[in-house]
Amino acid sequence: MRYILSVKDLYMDYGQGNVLNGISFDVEPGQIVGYIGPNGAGKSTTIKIFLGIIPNYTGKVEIFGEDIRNKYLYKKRIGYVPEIIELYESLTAIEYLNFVGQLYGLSERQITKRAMRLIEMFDLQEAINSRLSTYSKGMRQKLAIVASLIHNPDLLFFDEPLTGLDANSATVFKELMKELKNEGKTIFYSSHIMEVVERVSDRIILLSQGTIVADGPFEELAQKLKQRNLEELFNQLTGFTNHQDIAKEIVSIIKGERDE
Ligand SMILES: Nc1ncnc2c1ncn2[C@@H]1O[C@H](COP(=O)(O)OP(=O)(O)OP(=O)(O)O)[C@@H](O)[C@H]1O
Repeated sequence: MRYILSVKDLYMDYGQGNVLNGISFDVEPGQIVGYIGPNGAGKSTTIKIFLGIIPNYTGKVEIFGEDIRNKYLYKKRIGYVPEIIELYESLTAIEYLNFVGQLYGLSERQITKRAMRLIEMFDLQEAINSRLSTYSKGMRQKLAIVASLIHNPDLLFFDEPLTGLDANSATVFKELMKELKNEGKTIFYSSHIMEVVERVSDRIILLSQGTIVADGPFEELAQKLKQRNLEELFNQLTGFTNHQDIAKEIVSIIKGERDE
């Protein structure tokens, strides 16, 4: 198997026109791919198709060398941190991880050992028996990260994984991505935090209005487009140049200069 993830002519329409307009790319094992694009570009939709949550797409997606349509087993080898985390509010953290671990086919002993240690690593040990309804945003995020990793997956999909994490935890998470990559894991990472994407990704895929407008290592894209950082590159490729005018206009509105 040359590619761990292979996407060919992927289209998605929720009923109001194409959200994905025929995207194609292949990912080799052991890469960190930064998947970026403006709000509404179609990033989460793409990831949900990969996870088998959205079935009514057209095109072909292969994961671990197999077409994912109507397949389930591949899901045991992937981990996912969603953009919006919905946990089972009435469960405690340990109950939740037991539930997730069982879905992945781990033994009770494996789950308990891994869950306890992972929870400590993310400094959640004091809340291990608290119901998830009492968890803060950052605590939920940490638990979602633990749940995505507990079964030692080969392919990880992270959709805004740093949301709500404090600076220390974010640093741990960035290091963790490097370690996972060293272990040969593949990471498909969607985020709006350009500095982090630029730093951690081996390759950037930029999606705009459901179409891939750039695909390659950051250095290569930056050289080609004569930009110094990913934020500028993003602005250029998405045709966004009026940020100063917008900021000035906002200030002008709140000062009442547009009240008339
Ligand atoms: N369940 C749905 N039903 C109808 N339209 C949807 C649904 N989910 C997403 N969309 C639409 O599809 C488009 C792409 O949404 P998507 O969430 O994939 O974008 P995104 O790139 O992840 O955006 P963001 O950066 O804001 O998270 C948007 O126009 C959105 O309104």
